[in-house]
Amino acid sequence: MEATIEVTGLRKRFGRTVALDGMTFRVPPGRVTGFVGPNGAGKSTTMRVILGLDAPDEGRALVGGVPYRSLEEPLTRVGALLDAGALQPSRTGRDHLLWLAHSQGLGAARVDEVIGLVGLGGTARRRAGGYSLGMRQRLGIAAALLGDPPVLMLDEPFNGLDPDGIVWIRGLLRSLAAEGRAVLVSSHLMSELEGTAGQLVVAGRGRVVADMGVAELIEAASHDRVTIRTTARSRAMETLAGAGATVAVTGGDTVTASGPPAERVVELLTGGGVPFSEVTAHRATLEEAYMELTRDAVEFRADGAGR
Ligand SMILES: Nc1ncnc2c1ncn2[C@@H]1O[C@H](COP(=O)(O)OP(=O)(O)OP(=O)(O)O)[C@@H](O)[C@H]1O
Repeated sequence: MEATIEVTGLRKRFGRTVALDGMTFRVPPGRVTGFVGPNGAGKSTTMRVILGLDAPDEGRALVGGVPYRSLEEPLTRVGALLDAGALQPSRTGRDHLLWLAHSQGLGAARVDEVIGLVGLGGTARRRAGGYSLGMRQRLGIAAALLGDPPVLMLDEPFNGLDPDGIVWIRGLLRSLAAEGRAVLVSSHLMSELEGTAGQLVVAGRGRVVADMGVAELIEAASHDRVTIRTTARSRAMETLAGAGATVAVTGGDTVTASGPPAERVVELLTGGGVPFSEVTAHRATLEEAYMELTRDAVEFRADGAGR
């Protein structure tokens, strides 16, 4: 099966609430695609539609080129974590997984394998009712991985995880994608996706506001801003401004130049005989890039051009 998710023109209303308003994007294999956006943007509804749990009013969602409902043994095709709270409290984590595994013709050996993979260990033999949110997330991820599916879809998997858990899941997601899977992960917090997502689908009000590579997004937000530490501030400013840079004083011995990239700044300073002890290219964080992107989206909408 082709490892992709494709949603095209999804529309969905709940009474007077428009949950999806033309949601369209593709999740390719081999990278983690972050699905982000503010509360109510339509992320969970989109995932529910992909899994056939909600029917769209219009549009379609395909997994590996076909609707989810037409998949045979779906756990071996798509692994999903939607609501980590949905557990039988009296059942142990392992029994929960065994029950799921048997329904799909999978054995106990695979259950123990995924328990090891998500680091649940002995906890898996305790009743799920006593699990912390972080343990429930791990169990949910184990369930998603049971059938070794080529497509994974996780709704807010970072919720409730401690810092170690967050580092762990980032590594897991990256390695699952590196094996050629399509991995869609929703999150509110950009910082959680930093270093993990290769592609970012930003949702707002039921549609896609931006869909781009993370490297490209960060580069666009970094604006070639370079900080220079120098004992000859005025000369540095003259030299850089003379080459077309926009220069500003940012401290007793630092100036910031926008325009030329760091390598060019070094060339200019060296060429002009200006002493410096440090030249640092500013790299925007994913959070900063996201804020800038969504701010533009809001401004774009405010003048009516985006509607
Ligand atoms: N079953 C439902 N009944 C009524 N309204 C719903 C239902 N499910 C979702 N909605 C509404 O649809 C909109 C989109 O919700 P959705 O949960 O998909 O957004 P989200 O991006 O996942 O948000 P969050 O980040 O808060 O989880 C919201 O206004 C929500 O209140």
